[in-house]
Amino acid sequence: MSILVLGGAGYIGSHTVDHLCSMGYDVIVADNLETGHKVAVNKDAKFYQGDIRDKEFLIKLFQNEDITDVIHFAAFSIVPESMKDPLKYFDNNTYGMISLLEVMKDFDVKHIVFSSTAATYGEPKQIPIKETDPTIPTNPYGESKLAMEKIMHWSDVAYGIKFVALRYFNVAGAKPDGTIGEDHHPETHLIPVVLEVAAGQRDKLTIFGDDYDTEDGTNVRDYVHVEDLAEAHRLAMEFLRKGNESNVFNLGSSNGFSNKEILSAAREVTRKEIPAEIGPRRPGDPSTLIAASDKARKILGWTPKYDDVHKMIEDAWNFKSTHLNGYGEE
Ligand SMILES: NC(=O)c1ccc[n+]([C@@H]2O[C@H](COP(=O)([O-])OP(=O)(O)OC[C@H]3O[C@@H](n4cnc5c(N)ncnc54)[C@H](O)[C@@H]3O)[C@@H](O)[C@H]2O)c1
Ligand SMILES: O=c1ccn([C@@H]2O[C@H](COP(=O)(O)OP(=O)(O)O[C@H]3O[C@H](CO)[C@@H](O)[C@H](O)[C@H]3O)[C@@H](O)[C@H]2O)c(=O)[nH]1
Repeated sequence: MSILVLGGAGYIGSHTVDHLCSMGYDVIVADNLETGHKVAVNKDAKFYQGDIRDKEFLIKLFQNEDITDVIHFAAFSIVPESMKDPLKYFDNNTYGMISLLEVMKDFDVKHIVFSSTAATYGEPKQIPIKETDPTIPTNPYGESKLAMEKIMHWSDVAYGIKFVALRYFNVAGAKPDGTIGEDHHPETHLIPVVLEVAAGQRDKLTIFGDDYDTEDGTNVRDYVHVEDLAEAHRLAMEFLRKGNESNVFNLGSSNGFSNKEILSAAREVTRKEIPAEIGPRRPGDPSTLIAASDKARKILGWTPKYDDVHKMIEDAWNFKSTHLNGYGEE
């Protein structure tokens, strides 16, 4: 009974693998290392390097190992990149899902926990956003993930492959002991970019737009700690192992922070000046994304431990200040 974690060398995947190993689960990781780091993978997990679009690779993996559950992180996830190169996203994300489900079907593997996203909603009609709200993505990344959810739905109907889609909001933080964290090249996410400025690796932060219909004019996002997210994946996997039906859950803290608020929280945590300027809007950005996450709390029994954005920034800063150039593999 092994759990296969696809994309387990990435930011969220490595924290989830670490959590699963600490809970005594048998974990297999597969990752093509395009944006991930082998050193971030807990040593108790078995590692395979390969691409999920390579069916021969997947078939060998499912032949070699006794896989009962899949947790699927392996995808591209940068909103502005998807606006410039949508086909890259439909190929890796959406085609990757088809390749994976074909092999799961052939090997009779019936459980998949999937990294979905708040980007499936697009510009919300109401805040906080509920799982039943309309899904009209404003960028190809969100569209690729919504298509993946639909492909899983029909694979459940036809082949009985049960799924949990976890629509996460903005993920932040690092393992509090500072051993693993976020390391992307280049960084595009707000908190790691702000921390690169704090560390003197960038001159300034550019805030993308201050003319949105929000209190201070900058976008509002709901931040969730990566350690809480790791726990949610374990709970979702256990939910499927108990024989439950497929389901979709938001994962967020249900608190919104504007980009300006994140900047000032980072100034407090790091005690650095962090120069910033206002730039033009970034295409594809919805104005405000805040989760209603009571469904995950009620049905999965998820109880996030870290809903304070200062704690998320503090943990991210702890990793950053001890890994100035990330894991240093490149
Ligand atoms: N970071 C966020 O705020 C956020 C929010 C919502 C959803 N998500 C989703 O969570 C997942 C993980 O995000 P992350 O921030 O950890 O990203 P990441 O880039 O750090 O991790 C993705 C991992 O998947 C691997 N990978 C990508 N394509 C692959 C392929 N075809 N075959 C094998 N391995 C492949 C990469 O090498 C990397 O290790 C993604 O699916 C993303 O869409 C992230
Ligand atoms: O240098 C920067 C970087 C970001 N931002 C802003 O910060 C906010 C957050 O941006 P970012 O950290 O890039 O995250 P999102 O674009 O909100 O997307 C993240 O959060 C989504 C869920 O809400 C996930 O689906 C995506 O995978 C993940 O990248 C947005 O308003 C950006 O415009 C800036 O102003 N300056």
